[in-house]
Amino acid sequence: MQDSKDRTETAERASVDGISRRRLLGTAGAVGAGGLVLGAAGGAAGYAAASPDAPAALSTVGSTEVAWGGAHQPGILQPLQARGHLIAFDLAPGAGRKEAAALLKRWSATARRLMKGGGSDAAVARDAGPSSLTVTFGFGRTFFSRTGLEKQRPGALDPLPPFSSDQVDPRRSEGDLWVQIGADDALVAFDALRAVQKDAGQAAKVRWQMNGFNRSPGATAEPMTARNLMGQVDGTNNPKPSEPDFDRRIFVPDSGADPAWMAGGSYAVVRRIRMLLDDWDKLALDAQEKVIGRRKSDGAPLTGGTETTEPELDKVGADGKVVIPLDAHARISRPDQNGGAAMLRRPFSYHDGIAADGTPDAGLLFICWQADPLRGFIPVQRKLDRGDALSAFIRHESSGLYAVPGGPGEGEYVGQRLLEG
Ligand SMILES: C=CC1=C(C)c2cc3[nH]c(cc4nc(cc5[nH]c(cc1n2)c(C)c5CCC(=O)O)C(CCC(=O)O)=C4C)c(C)c3C=C
Ligand SMILES: [Fe+2]
Repeated sequence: MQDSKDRTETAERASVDGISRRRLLGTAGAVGAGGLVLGAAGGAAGYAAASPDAPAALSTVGSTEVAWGGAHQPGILQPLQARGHLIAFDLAPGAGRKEAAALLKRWSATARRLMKGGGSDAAVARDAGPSSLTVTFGFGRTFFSRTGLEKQRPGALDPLPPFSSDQVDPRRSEGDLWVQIGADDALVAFDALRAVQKDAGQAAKVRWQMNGFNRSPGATAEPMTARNLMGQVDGTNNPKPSEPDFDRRIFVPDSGADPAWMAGGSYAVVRRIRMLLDDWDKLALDAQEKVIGRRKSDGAPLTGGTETTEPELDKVGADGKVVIPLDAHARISRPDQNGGAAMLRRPFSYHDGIAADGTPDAGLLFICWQADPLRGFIPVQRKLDRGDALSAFIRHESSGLYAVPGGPGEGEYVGQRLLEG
């Protein structure tokens, strides 16, 4: 979520670029830096759509195009999209570096083409605009031994430590290659998923696949930070691109990157986190709010103010206890409680029907981005694993860690500097 200064800056940028202001302020966990969103012909129409005689706002949703290439891959800095697909592949037996390079070339060409709109030859998305489609590619730890590229494997891909509360299914975890697809239209997202899978051909086999969603742009009259399936405002205290240390926290620096091919890249930690929603729903509102340390209605800290007000961590209530409990999720996950560790959270919710026990198979496809998991996810999850009030209501069911290289240069494919370096 943006603070008021960020909101003003974003709104100014929006009017310059002709992008719907609602769109930019709406679902953003983080708003892309200038130039990342290429244009939205229907921006003005989208803004006007609140009045009854205005054209439909959906033209704005369809016409927003995200740039391919640049310093970072798409799908990290853009606002959350309404639909998401995650898919992991293992290279086929006998496929090595050559086949992997050819696959990344195919995938890059497909992503570049589909992100412009119009869809693949399958015609599923033929009438649709780009719809904010992003396709993001990453390499898992096992990719490097399969391709003889061990010397190029980043130390940051060392396995995540085991956490005591993990109930991780290895068949739905890790993988040689990982692709994240996001779009504001379900058919556009599905079309891209199918195209990515077809491109894999004989070179790689699907290891696991998951589907997610977020609120649709334009769905609320007062857009605010996204909500998750527990009903909480989620994403408020994400690092913001306007902060001076944002790039250092989220992206591998251009100079001195180790390994060099990861310059401008980022590491994605992906956790499928089941929410025990029946248990959660039994909790009274004030108890739910104490679990997080923020109000459910508007995401403001329990010590008062608005969503963007700094929590008063030492404030004591009439009962003599700190107002924000010591085990509140939003207290113990803060950078200042974890040696400065920070990450950019950019999740999708998921719902895969009702489990055999009658409870919803639903939760969060938690995706967080950082320059180094040792200064991001790992220390924070260690802390949460030991004493997060939220732990009783969630279950980490799968896990992945991927090296996501920087955006491809002109004429380059994603990962070229690794595969041809
Ligand atoms: C290891 C990292 C984290 C996991 C796993 C995680 C799971 C998780 N979180 C929520 C809901 C909320 N989280 C919020 C804040 C927050 N969470 C993390 C990290 C993890 N969360 C961080 C770093 C922060 C920001 C802390 C800060 O700097 O203030 C919030 C509060 C609003 C916000 O800032 O986003 C909510 C709500 C769920 C439901 C969940 C697993 C399903
Ligand atoms: Fe959280």
